[in-house]
Amino acid sequence: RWGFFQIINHGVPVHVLENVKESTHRFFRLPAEEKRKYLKELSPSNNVRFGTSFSPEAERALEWKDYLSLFYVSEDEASALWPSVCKDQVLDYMRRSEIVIRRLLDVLMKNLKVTEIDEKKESLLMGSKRINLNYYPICPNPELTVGIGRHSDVSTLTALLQDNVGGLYVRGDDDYWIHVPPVNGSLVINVGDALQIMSNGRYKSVEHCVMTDGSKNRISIPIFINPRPSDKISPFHEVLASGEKAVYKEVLYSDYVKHFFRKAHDGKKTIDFAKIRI
Ligand SMILES: COc1cc(/C=C/C(=O)SCCNC(=O)CCNC(=O)[C@H](O)C(C)(C)COP(=O)(O)OP(=O)(O)OC[C@H]2O[C@@H](n3cnc4c(N)ncnc43)[C@H](O)[C@@H]2OP(=O)(O)O)ccc1O
Ligand SMILES: O=C(O)CCC(=O)C(=O)O
Ligand SMILES: [Fe+2]
Repeated sequence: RWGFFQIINHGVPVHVLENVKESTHRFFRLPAEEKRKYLKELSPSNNVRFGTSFSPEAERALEWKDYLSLFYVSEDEASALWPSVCKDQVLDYMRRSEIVIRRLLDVLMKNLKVTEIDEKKESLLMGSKRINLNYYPICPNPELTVGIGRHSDVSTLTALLQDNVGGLYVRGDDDYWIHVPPVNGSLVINVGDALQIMSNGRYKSVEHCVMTDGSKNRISIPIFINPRPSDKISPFHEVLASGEKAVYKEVLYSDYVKHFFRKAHDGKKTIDFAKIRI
């Protein structure tokens, strides 16, 4: 109901999860001058980006987070350009998690009466992938800031691996926030905005945020499963077949993502971009 769930029997071996977490720490332990090489202005590729906060130019206060964001184009591109301290472990984790994502999407689509995931639907649902390595350093004044502000992901689905520190909250009903406790070996699955749009609101993207911690560094590793940037997304015709009115219009996915990055995190307001105004 709240657009998220936590799964343990996902089939990704525990050593794969441990390896990707360890390699995330390895990346963030690199000297600052090594990490700087992947800043937007210096990075060898637009698909590899090291940064801080969310949209620093648009935010009034920065979020307490650094990240490495890796857009997957191909194994060859990743092998050549992703940081060598983590690329093998990250790629292994992405490959192994693909099976569970596909199974989840099959089930979610059957429930929408989408019986066949043909090539076009496959692109719309899972045509592109991005993985972020998030690092939340110890915060001396946790009550003054957040790790990540309230937002929903712009993905179809997000598979999130977190360490054992805790701090992720999802929004339930009536402004009630639920802590998502770290469970060893589990993955948190978030419904994202793209799935909310394509399901015409039957699946709702989950609003979530991250609190900072005063005594421990925290890492998390979301894999964002998305449409392709060039895909036009809108409610599936199977969902509208019974005469249901479309709540969302057609939007170019890359326009939607650019809109998301243009401003600071602001709860679920991003999705208004795709709403049909009456
Ligand atoms: C950082 O904290 C975050 C991040 C997130 C992220 C969630 C997701 O990424 S979900 C999946 C997103 N979907 C895709 O990645 C689809 C494929 N990508 C694209 O379509 C394009 O790469 C693009 C995202 C639309 C960017 O297109 P392009 O025309 O090349 O324009 P740019 O100049 O590169 O970017 C525009 C603007 O957005 C900022 N930005 C782009 N990518 C990222 C990124 N990965 N992380 C942070 N910011 C990004 C970029 O800086 C530009 O802003 P300027 O001010 O510099 O103009 C969830 C939660 C978080 O806390
Ligand atoms: O750190 C977390 O648990 C959540 C991260 C997140 O929401 C994101 O990167 O979009
Ligand atoms: Fe998120």
